[in-house]
Amino acid sequence: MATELSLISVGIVFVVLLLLKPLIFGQRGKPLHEHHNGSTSKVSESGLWQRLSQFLPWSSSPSLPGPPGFFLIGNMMELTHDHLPIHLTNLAQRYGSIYRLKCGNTTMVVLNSSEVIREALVKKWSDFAGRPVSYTGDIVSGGGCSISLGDYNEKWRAHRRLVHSALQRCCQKSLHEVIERQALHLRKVLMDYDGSAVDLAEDFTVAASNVITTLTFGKEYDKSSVELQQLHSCLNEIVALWGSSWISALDSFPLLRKLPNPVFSRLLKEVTKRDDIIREHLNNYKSQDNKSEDAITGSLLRGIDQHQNSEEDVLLTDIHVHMATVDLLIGGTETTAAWLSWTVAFLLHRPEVQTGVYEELCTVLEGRYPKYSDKHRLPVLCSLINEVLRLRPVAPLAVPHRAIRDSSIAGYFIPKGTVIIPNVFGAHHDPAVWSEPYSFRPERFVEGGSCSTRALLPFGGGARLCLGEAVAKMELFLFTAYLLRDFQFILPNNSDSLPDLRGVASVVLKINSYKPLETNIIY
Ligand code: HEM
Repeated sequence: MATELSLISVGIVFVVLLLLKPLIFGQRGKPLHEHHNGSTSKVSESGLWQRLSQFLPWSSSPSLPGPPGFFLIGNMMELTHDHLPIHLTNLAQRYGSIYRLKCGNTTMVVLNSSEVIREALVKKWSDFAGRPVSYTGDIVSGGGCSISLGDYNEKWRAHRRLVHSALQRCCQKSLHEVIERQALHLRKVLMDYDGSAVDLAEDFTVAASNVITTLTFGKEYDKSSVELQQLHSCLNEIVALWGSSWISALDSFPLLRKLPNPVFSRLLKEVTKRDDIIREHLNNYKSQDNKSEDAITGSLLRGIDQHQNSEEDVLLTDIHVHMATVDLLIGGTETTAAWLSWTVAFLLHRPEVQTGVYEELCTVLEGRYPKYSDKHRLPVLCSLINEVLRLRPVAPLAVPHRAIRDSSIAGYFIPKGTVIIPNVFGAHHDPAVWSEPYSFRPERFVEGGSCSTRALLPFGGGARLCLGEAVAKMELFLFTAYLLRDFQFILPNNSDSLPDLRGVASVVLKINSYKPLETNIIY
């Protein structure tokens, strides 16, 4: 605690110095906001008053609304709330579907309705396809070589294309089979619990992770595997540390990087550990005699060879295979696993929904196991999937985007470099679109219900659309169908407390630990 306090005080001194630099030297003003009528108001030459006033509590932009900021730190405190998606959604009630926050020298624009998110991410994708330039992002992404954190440029596009086609090829060949295998394995694990109340989070993580490791290197792990545990503990730690305000402060206040920061040191250690583990996996894959040629890793390595021999200007190397593996593991494990835990928790809250899905499965499948092609014949199951994606989008703030050129959203001028936060959680709770937005009502999506899926954006959109969307959709469908065909989830006898549905929000929105009882349904 003492270290943290001294770090804060020394940090503040540095931040003061940092902010005084532009005050003293001044900068040429830039057009800031476009009014609704499209005219552009120029900020005149920035003087001392202008610079100071943007941090004063009473000042807020006349056009783009937002909460008043504090001297020096701007709106930084808004970003330290324990459940940021809920807090940003509450701010939208006051400031509307688009507002700005300032943090150090960064301006962020928060988008809170599906209409404005679509405008930025889909309609104007080429203006907003960038990722924030980030010191800490560079460290976790191998110098910007990952797909998720790499900035938008020719090399990134070639990298994403390569991984996308490898993933697509692999999905067409074996995804269904790989998920079915993991779903059957999960079934066995649950059977073996034999009626005891258990937190299933870890089993869901192992199932989701095995789908990805089978697709990438043709390998699956047992829950007790030391290798698997090491990999997960390190990936989880990186995601959790990277989401902490101790780390994001380093991006907004560069001078803090000069100070000792134990959280940052831990992040560096975990990144080194992660890279050692992934390197070992890739080397093992390369040295196998009977390696799975269908695996994504093989496809990527071949793709990179072809790329290097082609006439293309951009050069992709082994680091891109390495970081793509990290992307798929991080993107594809905690998200799907968290979604499964949320689903079971919501079903405990409304057991009649579980009965409805079960009856539909019995009628349509007549005892057999489901296929993804049954999707259109199982509307009740699909409505459950959509409602959980709506209420608890597991990537609640997506991944921040960055304006790569001057543009506009909802008529507001957005200067190049602005960080865009798509508040998917907020859009999914928008009372203008969803009736009773906070209630779990899957029936809203069933035919004759009031809602369409158009306003759902759990996977983002545009150039940065979730790369694993197709994998995730098949997993959510098959895992849920297998689970609800064979098990009924109920509260343990001795516990009448339902799982808490608020959750813990970091990069991924997870539910707090709870222990349902799974009763086997014997066919
Ligand atoms: C329920 C499951 C999932 C959800 C809700 C989800 C959601 C998202 C969202 C919201 C984004 C950010 C989009 C943006 O920046 O606008 C994203 C990015 C990404 N996701 Fe997923 N995801 C899921 C599963 C997966 C899976 C299974 C994989 C891998 C197989 C994956 C890989 C990725 C990657 C690589 C990116 C970065 C894309 C880029 O920056 O171009 N995700 N995901």
